[in-house]
Amino acid sequence: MNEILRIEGLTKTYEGGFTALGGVDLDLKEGEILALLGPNGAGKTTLISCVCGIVTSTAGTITVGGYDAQKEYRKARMLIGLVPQEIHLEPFSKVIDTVRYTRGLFGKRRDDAYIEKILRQLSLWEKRDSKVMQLSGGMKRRVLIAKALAHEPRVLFLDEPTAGVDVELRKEMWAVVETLKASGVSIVLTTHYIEEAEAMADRVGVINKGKIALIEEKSKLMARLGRKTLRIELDASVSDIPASLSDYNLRIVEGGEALLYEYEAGTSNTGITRLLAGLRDAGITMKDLSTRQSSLEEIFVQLVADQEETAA
Ligand SMILES: Nc1ncnc2c1ncn2[C@@H]1O[C@H](COP(=O)(O)OP(=O)(O)OP(=O)(O)O)[C@@H](O)[C@H]1O
Repeated sequence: MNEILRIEGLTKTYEGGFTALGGVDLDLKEGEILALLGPNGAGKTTLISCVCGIVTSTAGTITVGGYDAQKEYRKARMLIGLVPQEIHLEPFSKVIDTVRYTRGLFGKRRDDAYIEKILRQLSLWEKRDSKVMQLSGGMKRRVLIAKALAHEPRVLFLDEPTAGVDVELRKEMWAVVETLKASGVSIVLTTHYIEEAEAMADRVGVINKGKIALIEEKSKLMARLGRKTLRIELDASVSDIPASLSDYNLRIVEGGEALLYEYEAGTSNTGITRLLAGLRDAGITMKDLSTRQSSLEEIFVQLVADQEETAA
């Protein structure tokens, strides 16, 4: 897969001396969704602003579709769509006009068929003649996306697309992003919400204190760092764990009718075979077994904590 975006050694020190980005390397492959996950103040917005030319970087290079974002700013910027965090829209404009207008700003000739396509894609076509002020919050967010797509960019940046919106709207936004991906746009989205990264991303980058702590395919990340829990449903309930099984840190749950065993996923030695043999030897028989993968949330919390520890 080709890279549509490449960032190397990106550093931003704001006036006053605060370094918000300390040498970030990142790439985005054509057609993928990358979620940048990070706590408040990690540098996510600064990163997006550097790529879009809103903030001047202190050092490093950014290439979009092969164009240098500084030296060939206009060509690079043409390939980028930005959906900002805040909703800034002209309340009295009609939906279709505001989207057409943005296309014009990029110097693209009018293309009604294209505008219709994106408005349909974003379920806004029926609302095309409504004034922006008449729309719901979710629709306004979709208008922002339509505006960001108006000039046919190849990379879309979504800066916290669901910050402060309710669960239903968040799911609606996830569905929109899926549709966009299917249409071939590459997407970088920033989020605080781990479940958002989990639901949408192909790759997940964790940014903390201006540095990429980790970037990896979501499935690999979960397999590599994730822990799994084995749930053992018992034939007859137990009240104690036999001493012979004390090494496994088993937890008794559901009033003694089930046991939980946590193990490292992706390792060759999970201890499960030995544990099951040990249970049999202790005379404990089981009804059923199931496993559960720990969430990205647990992984993320662990990662940030590890980084704090290394820094201390
Ligand atoms: N113009 C500025 N001048 C000085 N410091 C700034 C400026 N803009 C941002 N910062 C600082 O840079 C750091 C990174 O900010 P940034 O907005 O990139 O973080 P973020 O990861 O997007 O956070 P959030 O999730 O809260 O939006 C913060 O400590 C912020 O205070």
